[in-house]
Amino acid sequence: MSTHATRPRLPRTTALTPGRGGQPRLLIDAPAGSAEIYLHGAHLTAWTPRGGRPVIFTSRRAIFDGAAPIRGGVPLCLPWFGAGVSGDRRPSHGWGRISPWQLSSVQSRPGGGVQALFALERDGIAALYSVDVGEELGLSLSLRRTGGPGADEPVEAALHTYLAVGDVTAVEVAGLEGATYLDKVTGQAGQVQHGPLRITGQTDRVYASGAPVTLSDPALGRRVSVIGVGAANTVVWNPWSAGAAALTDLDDDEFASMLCVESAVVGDNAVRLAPGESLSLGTRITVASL
Ligand SMILES: O=P(O)(O)OC[C@H]1O[C@@H](O)[C@H](O)[C@@H](O)[C@@H]1O
Repeated sequence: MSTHATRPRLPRTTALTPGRGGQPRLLIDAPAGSAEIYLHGAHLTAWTPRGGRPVIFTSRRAIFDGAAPIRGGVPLCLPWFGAGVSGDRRPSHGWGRISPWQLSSVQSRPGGGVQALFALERDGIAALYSVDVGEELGLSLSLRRTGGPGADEPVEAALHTYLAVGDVTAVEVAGLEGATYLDKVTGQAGQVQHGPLRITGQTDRVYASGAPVTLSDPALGRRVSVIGVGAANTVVWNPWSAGAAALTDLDDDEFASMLCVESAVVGDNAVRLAPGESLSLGTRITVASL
């Protein structure tokens, strides 16, 4: 894929260069924070706020071949999640994370940050994705139905954020108390979250809540908040050791240093979009000392 034909003007704090596997990626090294975003999937694989430590986890075994989804970072699940509402859609988590996106614009922002805009149109859906890199990370996705086939299919989306943690077993996740969830490990729906969530085994839950979630991580001495915007759901996922062993692009020990907290609109909250209608979903990630 040519990156030069569509290349926008870049601020001096950014560069569009070949990354791992020779794949084109935008590097941002701005006063307020640094980041790396691959055009394959418009996939953010790293974000570090100024003076801080990396907040986003990407697997050391992640595949960068411009075809497979990248393990870690923020995969964009769209326009369906998993196998979709019907349960038979492929590829898993939709085509957003495995499509080449166009880099539309890159701009410096007041406060020392950078905003990058990505676009993709496919199967009657025009997707726009904004990544705001600074002391906070802002991700904002809009999916507009342009017509075409598939107009009856309900649309889902998730910002499948892999957070880097010091030790997942020591992490406490607050903000989901009282929310109902589908437990995808046991298949049980209508479960209720009592108290903060602790990760003690394979975890795969779709919460009927988009309330802000705060993850306290004593091993890294920090608190990371995931603040959904327009998110009716929050998905929490950790494959644990057995799940990690089954994934060729995740090292066996890496489950302990990640936790996915995903702002999402999925399942019962999927939306049917008439031509011209949009679904908007965002997330803001902030970091504070414990
Ligand atoms: O391996 P994938 O396709 O990236 O998916 C990882 C996980 O993503 C989560 O969001 C899903 O809830 C899980 O069921 C799934 O296993």
